[in-house]
Amino acid sequence: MDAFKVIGGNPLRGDVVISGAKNAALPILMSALLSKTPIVFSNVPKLNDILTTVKLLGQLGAKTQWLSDNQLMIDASSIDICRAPYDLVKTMRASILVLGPLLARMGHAEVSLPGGCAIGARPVNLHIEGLKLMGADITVEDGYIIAKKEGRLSGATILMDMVSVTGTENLMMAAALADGITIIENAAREPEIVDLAECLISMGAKITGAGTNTLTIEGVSELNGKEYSVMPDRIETGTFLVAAAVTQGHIKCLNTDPTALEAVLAKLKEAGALITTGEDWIEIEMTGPAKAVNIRTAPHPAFPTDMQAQFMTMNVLAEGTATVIETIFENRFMHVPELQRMGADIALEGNTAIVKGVETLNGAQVMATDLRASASLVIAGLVAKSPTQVDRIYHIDRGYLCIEGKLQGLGANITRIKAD
Ligand SMILES: CC(=O)N[C@H]1[C@@H](OP(=O)(O)OP(=O)(O)OC[C@H]2O[C@@H](n3ccc(=O)[nH]c3=O)[C@H](O)[C@@H]2O)O[C@H](CO)[C@@H](O)[C@@H]1O
Ligand SMILES: C=C(OP(=O)(O)O)C(=O)O
Repeated sequence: MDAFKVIGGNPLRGDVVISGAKNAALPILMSALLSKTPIVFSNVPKLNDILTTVKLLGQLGAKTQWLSDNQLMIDASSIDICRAPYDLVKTMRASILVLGPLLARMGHAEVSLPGGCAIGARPVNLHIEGLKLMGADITVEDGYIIAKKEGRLSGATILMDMVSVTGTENLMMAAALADGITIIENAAREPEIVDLAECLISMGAKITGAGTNTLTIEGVSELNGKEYSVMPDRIETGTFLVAAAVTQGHIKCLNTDPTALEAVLAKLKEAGALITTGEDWIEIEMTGPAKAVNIRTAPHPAFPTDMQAQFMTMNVLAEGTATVIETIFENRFMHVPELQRMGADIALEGNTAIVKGVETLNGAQVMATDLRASASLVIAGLVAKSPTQVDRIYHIDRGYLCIEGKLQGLGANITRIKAD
């Protein structure tokens, strides 16, 4: 497996172009399964999770073609297979997002249960319960969710027990082709939900309330997409901003959307960063060590769990002591022991990390355990006093488009060590 070698000491400086959002592109590409016409998607980040999605859509009978590096055409007019196999689902949990569209379009879906992963158990009960309320007959057999419905799904009122991003997305896609009105209460409000809703609306869906906790979807009998451009990646943006802050650098993120990052920008300002924003750019300048900032992750618009690990690294080197509370996933502190090996002072108590700032970190050979944990270790490497090797970076390749190239462009000393 590939690894990164990072030699710290260079403050990041310059411009970086932000890619399309992985977590918006995944449901949006799956939504092509609902369309009887081919759709051209742009601003699609060609990273590993997207390549997995393309493979999965191909296995279901959709035709896919890259028109350029970030433009993908999907033609699902004649899909004929309803099974998402374990081999693909196990490499990408978001494969569960084919469940709603396949069931709505074909009346039948078989999707391997994704299983647990590094950051938590991550069950999909809310996806299943919601579809059952819409009239689906769902069983679990031999590790597969088997969902069937004769005729169209029926509109229903669904109160989600917990806020679930992909759960809301799956149900919204299914409801778009259902017979009648579906109301999803306690819906997720993440910007990626709004982007998916806008994509579905461009296909002819009738959806209101995206971005609030109540979604209303009036089902239509057919959807016909044409083109859609994916929103910028707010988590990639946040990751570069934190990397600039930790290295006491000065960078500008281009092709991004500051309105999707309010909680993150507020915390960076609290840490002492000078932030300026325009319609599609964010500039950050940091002229001294960060001040420690308390973090509590929660559903949007609160602080995103996908930025927790990166802020942990910032706090590790900050002036003062910070408390980092993770409320979304039960096991999202896997970066902590690795940061400790580099000299971090972190005490864990359940879902709370107490981080006492230290002046320097030492480089070490560390192991990337999940996507954002990997990013936090790369950031730590950018300031460590000796070289750092981050192993198992396939996680980072799942979710960041050429992170090393973008960091090199900002002056970082990072190289990929290719596996034999
Ligand atoms: C591809 C994608 O968009 N991934 C994001 C999505 O993941 P994902 O959509 O998988 O995360 P959820 O919002 O569903 O999970 C939130 C919490 O609800 C729980 N839960 C969820 C569904 C369910 O049926 N039952 C249940 O108990 C989960 O275990 C977790 O504790 O939102 C997370 C929370 O912002 C982000 O960290 C992920 O990057
Ligand atoms: C946890 C993440 O992704 P996924 O839901 O695909 O595992 C993430 O993007 O940080």
